Amino acid sequence: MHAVLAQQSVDASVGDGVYEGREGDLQRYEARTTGLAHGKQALIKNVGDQFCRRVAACYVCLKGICISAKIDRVTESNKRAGIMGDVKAEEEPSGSLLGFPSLHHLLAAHLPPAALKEASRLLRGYNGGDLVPALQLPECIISMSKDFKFDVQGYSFKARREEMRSPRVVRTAVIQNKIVLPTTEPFLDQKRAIMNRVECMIDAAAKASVNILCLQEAWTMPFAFCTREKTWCEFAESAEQGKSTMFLQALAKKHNMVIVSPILERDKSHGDILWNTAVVIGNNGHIIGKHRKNHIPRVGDFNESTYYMEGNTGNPVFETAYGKIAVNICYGRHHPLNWLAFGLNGAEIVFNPSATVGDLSEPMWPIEARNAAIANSYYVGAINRVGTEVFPRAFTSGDGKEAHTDFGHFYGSSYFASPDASCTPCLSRFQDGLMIADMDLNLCQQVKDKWGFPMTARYEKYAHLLKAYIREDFKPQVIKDPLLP
Ligand SMILES: NC(=O)NCCC(=O)O
Repeated sequence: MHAVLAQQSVDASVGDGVYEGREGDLQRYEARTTGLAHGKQALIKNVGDQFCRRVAACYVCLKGICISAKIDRVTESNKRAGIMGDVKAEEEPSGSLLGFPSLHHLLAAHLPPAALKEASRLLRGYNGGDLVPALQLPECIISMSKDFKFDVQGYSFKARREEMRSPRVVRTAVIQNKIVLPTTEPFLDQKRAIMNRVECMIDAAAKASVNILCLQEAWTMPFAFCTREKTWCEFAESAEQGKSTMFLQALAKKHNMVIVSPILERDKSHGDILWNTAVVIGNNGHIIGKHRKNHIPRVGDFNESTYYMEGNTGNPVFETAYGKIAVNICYGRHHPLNWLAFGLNGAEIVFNPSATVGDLSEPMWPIEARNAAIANSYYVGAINRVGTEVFPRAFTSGDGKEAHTDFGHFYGSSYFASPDASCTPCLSRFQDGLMIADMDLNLCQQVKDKWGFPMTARYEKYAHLLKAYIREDFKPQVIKDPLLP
């Protein structure tokens, strides 16, 4: 095979030309022709999945000078499906779906065009009559994502142009990440390594001029709550004065970005107790407020109630420079009233920073955030951590499973959902990732006007029911078939 690389310059000085590749050299790909300037980057364009697989990890070497080569990730199949992200990998990375980073990528590669169109219409919905289009991300971000090995995708939710209001477009992002060091390394090193990694992805978000960004649940630490060992409490820190807050305050200020930081909080002024908390940092680096996780899982290995209490901060909405946001932390996504409460308080974007594993919740994942966005007429950013975290000592969770040392696979797959039932594809199931979305917040009101959910909600009826339900003498309203024995 002689693969033909259509050379498209990413930098004017790279020049044009067609570069022919040599078969069989997967690690180093030698361009036969000259013309690439020292240190410049070559873009290998639209050469199809097969070829991209073969050169995915290559370097273009020219006269002994190493030039980083990038694959144009918009393959024909991805382009048809309107999705960004990597093509199928050469081998099947652990955590991949048959080698693909997401179901969307798998379908894009396998379905014929007409079937893919219909599948995408239903799986992703339409925004303004079509799939949410991909954003043109700056070239430097694509190249950062290659260099630092994280998935990056961007999409743009539109709203109808209004006569009385200007569009309110906010660039929003979520980050999903693995832990960097093994859980056996010194805690400080583990935490520092994660912070460095996340800083790099926040820098990429800043290069894309992101306004609001949310990190994953308990992002500074391994998700060690499965173990029930108290040593992991050492990762807890003050929401106001902790290292991670100060670190993000500096970044928020530097990048003029609102940053939501979900951490394990130690409340020094109340007996050192722990909470699962999201700290909301304003774009000037100040703390706007915090929200503590309302619902704590008692399912599978999610032994989180061993560590912290149900939150006591209600369902606050934080009015930021860019819009009204709220945070529904992880397991709270199974509670429709929790979502509702953020909506009643006026949220326009609700983040759902999570940590959950494939065996437990993956079929729920694409539905829950999307449903919340639809039911409450706001945008949702659903974030899940990624990777498999192994702990030094085996644990059981009283569910009949053999003792084991890992939680299972955190399947990433972070995405955005919009009030009009459209959504983005997912980030990778096995790689760190940055998902960016432009969202016109005017869409929230437009969808309320169209569907009238708040208007037709009959809240007073449910308020009566709930009031009765929490009383000791509550009797369920059941009308029995008189013919039943
Ligand atoms: N972190 C957390 O609350 N996980 C619970 C599992 C789930 O909600 O899928």
